Amino acid sequence: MMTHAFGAPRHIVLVGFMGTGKSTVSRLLAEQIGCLAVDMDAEIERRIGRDIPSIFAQEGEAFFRRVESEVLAALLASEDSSIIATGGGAVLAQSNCDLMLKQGMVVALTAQPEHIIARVRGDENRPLLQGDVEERVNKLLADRKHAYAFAPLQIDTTALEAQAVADLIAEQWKATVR
Ligand SMILES: Nc1ncnc2c1ncn2[C@@H]1O[C@H](COP(=O)(O)OP(=O)(O)O)[C@@H](O)[C@H]1O
Ligand SMILES: O=C(O)C1=C[C@@H](OP(=O)(O)O)[C@@H](O)[C@H](O)C1
Ligand SMILES: [Mg+2]
Repeated sequence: MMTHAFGAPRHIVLVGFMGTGKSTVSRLLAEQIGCLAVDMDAEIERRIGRDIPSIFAQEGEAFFRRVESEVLAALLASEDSSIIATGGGAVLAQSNCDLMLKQGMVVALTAQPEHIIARVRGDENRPLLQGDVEERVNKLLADRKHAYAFAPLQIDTTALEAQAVADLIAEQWKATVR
């Protein structure tokens, strides 16, 4: 179990563009550290009772963003420590970033665009990447150029296995909560 020094962050929050490995790494980290991994997209799907593409198609992105912010606030307010895999757009609201920094150790995962494209190609669960995936990724990466820079810890996952990424974060976490 995780123990906490006074004032130490309660949660680990993973941010980053789609395909940087947030969901995958959160599960590996949870095993390693011995606490719960929560994937915000899965939590949103559970709450609304529909999958992410249906929520985008039927309710629109603005609705999804509202639920996303509510879910984030609820998770961060929990007394139980968790590893929170955010969705790539959760950082688009400044208030979300402020909350993450207040309640968690925020880690941004990055990867070279070609690697992101290879990792997400053919995945139908990301509504913002349907169509020409290369064009969509490059456009959104440009729009979000500075969106992940607020995280104090940045890890380039381009040449790292997901397990190696989890190892790096676990090491940092142990040093933080000691
Ligand atoms: N470090 C990594 N190296 C190579 N592939 C990875 C890595 N991390 C994740 N992946 C793969 O990339 C895809 C997207 O990973 P995912 O965890 O869903 O990313 P995110 O939650 O950031 O969108 C998955 O197929 C996953 O297995
Ligand atoms: O970047 C985004 O705006 C989104 C990222 C997705 O999560 P992943 O980053 O886990 O793919 C998911 O929340 C939704 O499709 C929107
Ligand atoms: Mg994910």
